[in-house]
Amino acid sequence: MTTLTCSGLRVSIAGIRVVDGFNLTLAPGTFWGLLGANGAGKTTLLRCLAGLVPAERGQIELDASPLGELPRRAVARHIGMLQQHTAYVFDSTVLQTALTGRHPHLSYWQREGPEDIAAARNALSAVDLDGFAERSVTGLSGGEARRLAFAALLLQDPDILLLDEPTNHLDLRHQMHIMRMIDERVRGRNACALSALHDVNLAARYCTHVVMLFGDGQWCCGPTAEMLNENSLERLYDCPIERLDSPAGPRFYPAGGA
Ligand SMILES: Nc1ncnc2c1ncn2[C@@H]1O[C@H](COP(=O)(O)OP(=O)(O)OP(=O)(O)O)[C@@H](O)[C@H]1O
Repeated sequence: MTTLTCSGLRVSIAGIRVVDGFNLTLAPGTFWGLLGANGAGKTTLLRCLAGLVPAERGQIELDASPLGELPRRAVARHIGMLQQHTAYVFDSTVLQTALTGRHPHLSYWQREGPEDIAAARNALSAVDLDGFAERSVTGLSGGEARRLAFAALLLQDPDILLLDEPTNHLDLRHQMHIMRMIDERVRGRNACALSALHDVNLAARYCTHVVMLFGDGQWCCGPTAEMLNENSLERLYDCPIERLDSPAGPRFYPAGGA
């Protein structure tokens, strides 16, 4: 069980302030949704928390250790990141690509063994890619490629998942499937997740907590039930929002007709 903590974080990109004075603890058992309009800085913040983009100010710690002082291999055993875009340009098989998730757990020049290959086949099955193992990644559809990237993340087996729009390219059934898998991992294995999402209702349904980025360095965060309401979402998206109460809880939609 690992905790990622940041305090007093200031992050900017290309002259745009993403967050200032940002404090967040990703504790085991929490599933955070990261919400904000296009260009608000969700990807940049996720990349900063993964140690891929420097912060201007503040600290990021993995347990009690400064993230920047840890070897990348050690970081990769704890933090896994699903990038926003899945583009496979080199011709490799689906199985070999999934196995890249095992790299942080192998020593230099060590090849994947039978256990890794069995785990990879299980991970492919878990994302509904049975029968794809020997296919080339270059011919995958957008949703198949997305599910393959998620399988590689499962194989990496991190306790902190930083997810950039994990449901991109997925049909409704696979959206639910992937969100349930993240939820099960968070609850069942005491992992934690921070996931950029454009579908507020996926956040309402699955996330225990929400971070909102307002695109000018301002942010707020807290339990989902307290954070999601018409006012906060109208401010976030600069768009009128209507709340509908379903048996499963409140859901939010753009108000009005066409
Ligand atoms: N390498 C870069 N060079 C110049 N500008 C950049 C770069 N990376 C990001 N930006 C800009 O920084 C801002 C934040 O980008 P970011 O991708 O973090 O936003 P986002 O919230 O993830 O957006 P989206 O919801 O559209 O994916 C955007 O205005 C983007 O154009």
